[in-house]
Amino acid sequence: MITVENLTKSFPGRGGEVRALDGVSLEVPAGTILGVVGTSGAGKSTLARCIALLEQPDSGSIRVDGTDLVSLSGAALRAARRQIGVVPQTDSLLRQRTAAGNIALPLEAAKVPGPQRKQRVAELLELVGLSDKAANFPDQLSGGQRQRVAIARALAASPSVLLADEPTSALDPETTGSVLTVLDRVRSELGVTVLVVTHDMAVVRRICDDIAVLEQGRVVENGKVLDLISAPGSRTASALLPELDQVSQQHSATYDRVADVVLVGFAAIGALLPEAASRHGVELSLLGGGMTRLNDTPVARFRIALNGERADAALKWIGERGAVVRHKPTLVAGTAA
Ligand SMILES: Nc1ncnc2c1ncn2[C@@H]1O[C@H](COP(=O)(O)OP(=O)(O)OP(=O)(O)O)[C@@H](O)[C@H]1O
Repeated sequence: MITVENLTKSFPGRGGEVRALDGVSLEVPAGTILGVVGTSGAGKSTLARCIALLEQPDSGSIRVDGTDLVSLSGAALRAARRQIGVVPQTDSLLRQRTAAGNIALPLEAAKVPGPQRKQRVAELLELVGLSDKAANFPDQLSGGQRQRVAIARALAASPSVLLADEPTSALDPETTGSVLTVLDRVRSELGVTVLVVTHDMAVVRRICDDIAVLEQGRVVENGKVLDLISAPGSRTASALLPELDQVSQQHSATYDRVADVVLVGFAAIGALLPEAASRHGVELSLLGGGMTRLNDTPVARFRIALNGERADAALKWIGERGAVVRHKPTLVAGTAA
């Protein structure tokens, strides 16, 4: 579990002080993947660097499994650092060392005996799906494979936390997929808490349980992705759910009721909406939206229109089955928004 409280960090800038982190607080539950997103300069990397103890914050606290990292020094600080694996933003493998040799580096530094080291390197290569590339040098590996070696190296000392800063930014969609699969395994098979800095919402969509949205050094949204998609006005919802905006602008019909519904899990793939219509004897039309998957959970957002006396009862019934139903003003020809 990572708990960040009221973290601030400023840098001297040309036009005065730049407040990179301005009172950041967030929690990353143990064994989850948090996506830290936000526009360029929002403070994402600074946050990751502070948690990785590569940057000293000006104030605030960072606790990993209960230990406050900011107050540590000497041997205690070195021990805490071993709890945090870091996948650097830039390609950081040593060119003259093989994949196995790169992964072994932190184990050599920790003076792990040879046989144990070999065994651990083999396990890590297996975890990242590169057992057959152990003897390859970085130049003989693809970008995605190099990144997976960097992840294995960051995990060598069995940290409880893994930080990855833009781990897929230089990769094409296919190799991105292989790196994300590895991060997912790191969380699910090793129980490691993972913090991924990314500007790519597809990363959040694929693997993140939680999200923190940063803007100008502040957290403007933080929580479980599957909770936030149902929250009104949520940035996470607008970035991850199927679009509704183009819907019904020129829709000429009028309806008794119009509502946006968000369905998570089984409800998204089941026959909930048609069943609501037939049970209540209403006519139900889909005006827009669609289905998607978030971290393997099916999720749908639809704008629906209902005609019939029992339209309200049908919407209530849908809501009682776990859908989030938000009523819209009834559409009138040409005025829908
Ligand atoms: N070492 C530094 N010295 C001076 N200013 C810095 C330093 N590191 C970060 N900053 C400034 O702090 C602010 C936040 O930077 P940071 O790199 O954390 O943002 P980011 O969200 O990771 O951006 P990007 O997506 O572009 O990497 C920016 O204005 C940046 O210029």
